[in-house]
Amino acid sequence: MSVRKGLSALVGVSLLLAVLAHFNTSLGVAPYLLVLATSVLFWVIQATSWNLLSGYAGYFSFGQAAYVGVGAYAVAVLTGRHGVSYPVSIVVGGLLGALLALITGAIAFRLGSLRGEIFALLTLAVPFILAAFVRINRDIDGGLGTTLPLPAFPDWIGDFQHLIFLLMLAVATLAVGTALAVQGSRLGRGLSAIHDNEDAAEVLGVPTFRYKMIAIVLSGALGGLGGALLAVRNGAVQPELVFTLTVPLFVIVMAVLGGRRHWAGPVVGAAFVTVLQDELAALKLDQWGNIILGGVLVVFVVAAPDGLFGRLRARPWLTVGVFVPVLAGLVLSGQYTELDALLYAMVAAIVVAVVYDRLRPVAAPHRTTPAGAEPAGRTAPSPLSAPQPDSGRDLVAVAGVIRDFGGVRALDDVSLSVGQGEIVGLVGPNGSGKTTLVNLLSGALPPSAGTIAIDGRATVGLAPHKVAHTGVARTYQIPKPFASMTVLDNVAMAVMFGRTGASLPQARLAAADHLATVRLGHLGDQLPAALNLHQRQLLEMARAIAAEPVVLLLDEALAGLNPAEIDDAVAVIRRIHEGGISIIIVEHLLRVLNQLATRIVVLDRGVLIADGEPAAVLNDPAVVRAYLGRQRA
Ligand SMILES: Nc1ncnc2c1ncn2[C@@H]1O[C@H](COP(=O)(O)OP(=O)(O)OP(=O)(O)O)[C@@H](O)[C@H]1O
Repeated sequence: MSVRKGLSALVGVSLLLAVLAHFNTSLGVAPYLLVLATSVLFWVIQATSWNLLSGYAGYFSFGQAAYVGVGAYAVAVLTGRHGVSYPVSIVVGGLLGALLALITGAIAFRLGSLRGEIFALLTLAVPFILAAFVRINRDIDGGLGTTLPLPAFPDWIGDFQHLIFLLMLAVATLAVGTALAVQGSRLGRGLSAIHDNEDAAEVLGVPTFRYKMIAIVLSGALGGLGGALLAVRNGAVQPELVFTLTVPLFVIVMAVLGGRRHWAGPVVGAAFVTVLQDELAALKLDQWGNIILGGVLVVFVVAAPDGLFGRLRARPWLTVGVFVPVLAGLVLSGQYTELDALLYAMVAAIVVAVVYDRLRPVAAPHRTTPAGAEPAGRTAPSPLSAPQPDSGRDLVAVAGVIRDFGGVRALDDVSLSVGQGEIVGLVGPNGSGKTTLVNLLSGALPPSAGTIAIDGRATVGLAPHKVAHTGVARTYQIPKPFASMTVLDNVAMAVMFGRTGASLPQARLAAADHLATVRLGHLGDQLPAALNLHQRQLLEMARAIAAEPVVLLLDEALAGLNPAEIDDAVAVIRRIHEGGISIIIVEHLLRVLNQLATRIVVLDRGVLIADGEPAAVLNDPAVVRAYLGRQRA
């Protein structure tokens, strides 16, 4: 479904819900269902808000309560103490959530480059700090709680419960619509790449900092709006009710349970958990209710670690075929309330989908091309005659580069140039600075001193994704594929975020050509996990050339391969070179260098000790002493 169709359907469903809610009494729907639906919508907003950064980009946050609290206190203080209107206060709540997210993101992503558990800890600290600030600040709360005046609203809305339902529905629609639109956009693809491997995403051209900032600010704005409506619903705000750990714990459970990689996952999770919790509370089981809730969640998370939505979507007819008859049967029996019937029908559909999936795993992705064949209708680029080295045009110009790591000088006054059509072998003993030089050339690390230019453009100081756009691409010694994307989409990502930029459908077409160049055309529909090491390294190469570089950096791309695979990889590298791309190859195998290199550069303890024709360099006594002697020993 296209984004536009998805958004239209979402708005349609929301309007239908609004109409049903408006006529709930005439339709015989119990009033408590409206109250419960309002709660579900609040959690849909929060789980969806959390998922924009933490689910899509994989940055696990424990700070959702900060947005809820800021939004809630904005409305409470503005309406309760300053007489500001509700609409303005609610918007300010969203804006303050966005501002808080902006500051958190700037600190975490720009100043600290925080990831993983350190990022989670930072986000955990924010609501604690805000709660303490609110308690000691009498203008906001002072520890006594803050009450809100009753909002005025037009008569056609009905009562307060209908008002708050409509407001929650509007913001939930905005939140889910945002998540849906993001998922289908370049931003969504970029966040997904960040989730899978942020370093690889950045060097392929994904502006990771910008994308994370957009995601966190959207998350903050939606979380703040939801918090603002919570204050309106409750009529009062207390620090311990909004800046509470319960908020992040619930949203995490909901999003993980429902599924984090799809916009609908948090919706399914929020609906299921809220209804289940309400049902258990109604049974008055006291602490047993929480134990049962926890147990049920554990069972479902273990049974469907990728999220319930994925399971339900994989078997749509089975899901509907179980849900509808169970719901109808229970309601018609007259022995169950609508809520009981809804919950049991949901559980039945989920259990059947999960059990069915475990008994009959989802079929392997459909192959679009027969194994071993290249994609239909397209042929591998015809081998061109190898471009002749052209010393007149420097594609890489490194001058006086120094790189220090604390007290270690990894590169010491290195100068090097690479012309069009060259394949330069970069060799040296372990720890001589080869990978550091590759990292400097790709922009992953800045030099401590010196200049670097790619195709005539100075790259020092540029973010790695901007360095990629000057025309340099790299592979990693240990391949870093995007695990959640097919082989074809891994390569398409590089086209989308490369120098030319392209829509996903266009990028997929170009990606098929690049896969053909590295002889992986028949594996386009597979996930990277299905590939062996050799194929993964070929995938790295396909992804790198898909960025349309002028120079390709191959960092030990043949490590760990058997002799036959090495020969195959050498043929692929030749093919890439014949396509007009200059290459710098870090390699220990002299056999490979003899076959490929037009020139060899030798590093020893960070110093460039030789640079010239392979035969001359490999017989240079200084090189033999520093490197080859040790190799031959
Ligand atoms: N991130 C880092 N922090 C600290 N020291 C580093 C870092 N990266 C590299 N070094 C140091 O810089 C020196 C050069 O390392 P580098 O990995 O570039 O060498 P190499 O020639 O690629 O080695 P190998 O062949 O083993 O991969 C080594 O002394 C290494 O310990």
